[in-house]
Amino acid sequence: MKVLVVMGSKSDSQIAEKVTAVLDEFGVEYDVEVASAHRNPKKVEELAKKDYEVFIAIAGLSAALPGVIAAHTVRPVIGVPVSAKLNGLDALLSIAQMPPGVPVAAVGIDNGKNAALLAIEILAVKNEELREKLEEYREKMRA
Ligand SMILES: Nc1c(C(=O)O)ncn1[C@@H]1O[C@H](COP(=O)(O)O)[C@@H](O)[C@H]1O
Repeated sequence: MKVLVVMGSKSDSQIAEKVTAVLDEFGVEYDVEVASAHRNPKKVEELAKKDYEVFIAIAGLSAALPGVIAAHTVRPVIGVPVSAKLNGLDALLSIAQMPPGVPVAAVGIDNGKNAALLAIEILAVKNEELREKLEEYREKMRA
């Protein structure tokens, strides 16, 4: 059970840290990579073809990265738009407006936390222990 957290640039690492903090909290295994679909498309293709269960792709500006990963895998891809310019609206729209047939789940701008939680919810469909941890997490929030 492994998640790939991939960011388009090292400059996105603050958002990647929000993701990994939650994955650590839930004890979910992950790898972290920097790979740009624009600058290094071959690396992105290679990563997308690896056997990860869920991909979390973090990108600002013209955020092709989540969509390009989705083009190479049928595993779920969660995109995190980063507010590099235009308060992140450019990246949000790039990630949300995928052509029909190749979906990417878009979380809110800079919302690495929700990307991690959504990845955990996907993994929890087949994992009772994770499901219980999610219930506890919600319970704490309610309190
Ligand atoms: N959106 C993408 C992609 C991509 O989608 O392939 N590659 C880099 N970027 C984004 O460019 C912004 C500026 O990157 P630099 O700081 O390296 O110039 C980052 O937010 C990155 O995610």
